[in-house]
Amino acid sequence: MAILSVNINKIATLRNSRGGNVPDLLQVAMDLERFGAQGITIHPRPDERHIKYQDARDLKKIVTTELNIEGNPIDSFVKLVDEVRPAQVTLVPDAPDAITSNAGWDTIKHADFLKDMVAHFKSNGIRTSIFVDPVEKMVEAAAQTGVDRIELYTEDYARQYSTDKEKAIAPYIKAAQVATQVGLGINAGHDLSLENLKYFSEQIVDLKEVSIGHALISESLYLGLENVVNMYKHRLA
Ligand SMILES: CC(=O)[C@@H](O)[C@H](O)COP(=O)(O)O
Ligand SMILES: NCC(=O)COP(=O)(O)O
Repeated sequence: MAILSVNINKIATLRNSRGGNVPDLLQVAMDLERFGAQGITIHPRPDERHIKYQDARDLKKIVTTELNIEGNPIDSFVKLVDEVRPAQVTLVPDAPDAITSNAGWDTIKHADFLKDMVAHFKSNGIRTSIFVDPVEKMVEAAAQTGVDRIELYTEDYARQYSTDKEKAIAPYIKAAQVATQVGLGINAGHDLSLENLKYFSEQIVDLKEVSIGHALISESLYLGLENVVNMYKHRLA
């Protein structure tokens, strides 16, 4: 069974919107683990619009499951990951001004760079993963870098799921088969949700980890609203 790593970027977004410490990111991470999360994922972006670099340092001290740090390996990110030494680093080729991650690596074009980065992080004892689209030749080239795992970028799957789930999953099944053949572990993430996760995990049999943030936090709001509104009403009664 794949493990669930909860991405807490959105908790940091909410906290930063008021400039204080509500919600408390570290407390949320600890509570998520208590509720059963098997990993905590963060994606510190260069502008620190949600996760701040200091959050990564603080989280390392309290996360007892697996800390997964995602990001584009620019110099400041590499230094941060070297210092924090998470269980896993996931390399993502996102531009600094990207609203969110929007593509996997071209592992053929960037083969030398990725090889260097993977060797660097592995020599520091950090498990490595490369974010890729579900394209067989990109998975094969990822394996050539020496990386431990790939993370399949699931936005296309999530978008197509409600109209044609067999068509949506097809490239992921092929990419996962190639990954298993070349000895890569398989992670997945982006826009996975309560609606589309079950089918994905049934179809991708060797799946090791999913990282989920946006939908999970949004669903938590919806599922918690009734309870909290009632609690406020009781305060007013
Ligand atoms: C790598 C990935 O798939 C992303 O989902 C990312 O970690 C989310 O980042 P944002 O929260 O900034 O959209
Ligand atoms: N790696 C994907 C991730 O951490 C969460 O992506 P999303 O669920 O916020 O789209």
